[in-house]
Amino acid sequence: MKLRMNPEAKAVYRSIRDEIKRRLVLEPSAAFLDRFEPTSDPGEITRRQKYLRDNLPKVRRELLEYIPRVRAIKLRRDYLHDRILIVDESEVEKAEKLGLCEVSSDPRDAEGYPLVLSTVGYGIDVDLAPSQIAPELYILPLWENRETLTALEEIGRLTGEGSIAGQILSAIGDIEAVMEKRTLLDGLEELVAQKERELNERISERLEKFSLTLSGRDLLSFLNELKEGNYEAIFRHFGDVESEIMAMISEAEMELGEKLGVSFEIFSREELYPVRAPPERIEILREELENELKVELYLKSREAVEKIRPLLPALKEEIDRVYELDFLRAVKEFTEGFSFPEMWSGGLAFVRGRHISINDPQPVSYVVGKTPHEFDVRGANAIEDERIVILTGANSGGKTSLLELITQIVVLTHMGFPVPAERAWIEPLEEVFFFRRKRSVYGAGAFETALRSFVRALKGDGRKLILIDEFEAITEPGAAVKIIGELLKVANEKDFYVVIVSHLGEDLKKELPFARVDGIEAKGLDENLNLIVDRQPVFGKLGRSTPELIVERLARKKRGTEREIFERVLRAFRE
Ligand SMILES: Nc1ncnc2c1ncn2[C@@H]1O[C@H](COP(=O)(O)OP(=O)(O)OP(=O)(O)O)[C@@H](O)[C@H]1O
Repeated sequence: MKLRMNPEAKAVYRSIRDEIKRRLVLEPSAAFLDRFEPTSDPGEITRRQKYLRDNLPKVRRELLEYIPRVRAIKLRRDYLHDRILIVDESEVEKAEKLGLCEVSSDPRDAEGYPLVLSTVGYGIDVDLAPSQIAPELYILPLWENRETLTALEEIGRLTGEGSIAGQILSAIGDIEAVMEKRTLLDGLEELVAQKERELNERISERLEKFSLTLSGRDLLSFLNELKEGNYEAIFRHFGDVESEIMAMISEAEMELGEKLGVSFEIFSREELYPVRAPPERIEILREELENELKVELYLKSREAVEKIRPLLPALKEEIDRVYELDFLRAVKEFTEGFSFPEMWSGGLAFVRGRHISINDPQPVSYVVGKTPHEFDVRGANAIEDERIVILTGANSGGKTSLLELITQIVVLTHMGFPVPAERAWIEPLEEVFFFRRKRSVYGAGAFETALRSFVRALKGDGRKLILIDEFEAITEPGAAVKIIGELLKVANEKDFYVVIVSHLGEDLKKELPFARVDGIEAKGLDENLNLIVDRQPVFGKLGRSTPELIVERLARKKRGTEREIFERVLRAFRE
């Protein structure tokens, strides 16, 4: 059973929801908010309260560091073009249905595929299972989401609930070497070009040294040998340099090969300086390496997937739990300093309630209907468990804000949440109405609309709370007393709870002996004649209006005839 709310009460609910939503860091966590729509079922409220009481203490502030790092891990479905699956004629259809790669019953079709898998012994042996045919589709998304897994591990540690993410991480750790090679392969051209530059620099240094050593004594013996036609010695001289260069090239190739895990000749030997790596050789190398890596990645993934597959359901649960923790953390932050209301019957009451959108508000205590024993608030002895309350008082005294606060506390209670008050006792209700003052609309239209919704609120039975902000603002005071008076009698007969803001407190009180009139009063005026307001209504006492306070202040300040006149005006107020 949902708590029924009129549009303005709903708006209060929505703004509370938004406040919590704003604090969520992961989008899917918002789904949890939907489970906390205001309910009129007392049992459900109690269940939610218990859930929050049990779980809110578990969310620690440190979680905020890890929750944002969690992402949903989606295992992809993909068609892999690098492999072919050779199966028996009878299995072709079933294998094709998997939609993972090319399927054939003819081994000759395997030509040109780096990966040949087979259920009938023509390649790497596999069963007709996605985890064997395309294990990379499981492993790569996990590899790409290592950060999520690390975060899950931390979260499991912080909550004490543990995590299987560590096991997954160590299983996918086996593909690290392959993935590193893949990265290297992406930068293969640059890698080779750099080696080429280094190599040519070394060779040119060597050649310079050679030309230097040639000048001097070497040059003389060189010329001698030339004169004697001793060409062999000359070639030996050059040959030494040539084989040195050859050694340098091989060394560079070895270094490259070590990085890439293969041995190959990539620099041309035809022309020794400058040394070059022909693009077609780089291309061949790339293709070879790619194919090797594909096989290696496949084999490693296949090993890892065996260990990981049984852990996947738990992984999903863990991620869902993080959304829940995100939700709980947001609720905890929003309800910092709040307390759980007690389920009550016969009324609503709270001690030191704090309006959630006023900055550093003055706490206000209030009661409508039956007063709990523990409600020991100053002036509470004037309360006689009235269900109908007329709230009066100074302009800008905080009357509207109090109606909002009541709505906030009531809505939060029905959501199962803690409320912004030190203590609260709330009867689970079926319906909440909040009628705001319509400031700028005048005329019969507005009056008719307001009257109609007021009467609609009174229709039917059930546990209802009706909050009305200054109904008389849209009609004449005389008529307002009659209308409001009669409608409040109806509300009283039906045992509804009503708080109505009105400046007609005195007249209404005469009409409605069962109602209580509370007043928000100014404590005085500050140096600028601004009111210093005590936001806490005085129970059972009409609130003085602002003009009266100003007259009083002037009467006290002035002297002589002026003062006499002010005092006379003031007396008129008091009669
Ligand atoms: N408990 C409170 N603590 C601090 N400031 C408050 C509190 N309640 C209300 N205020 C502030 O006082 C101002 C007037 O409040 P509000 O509009 O509720 O008064 P009002 O009595 O309904 O005024 P009006 O007579 O004009 O309708 C607002 O700026 C509001 O933020």
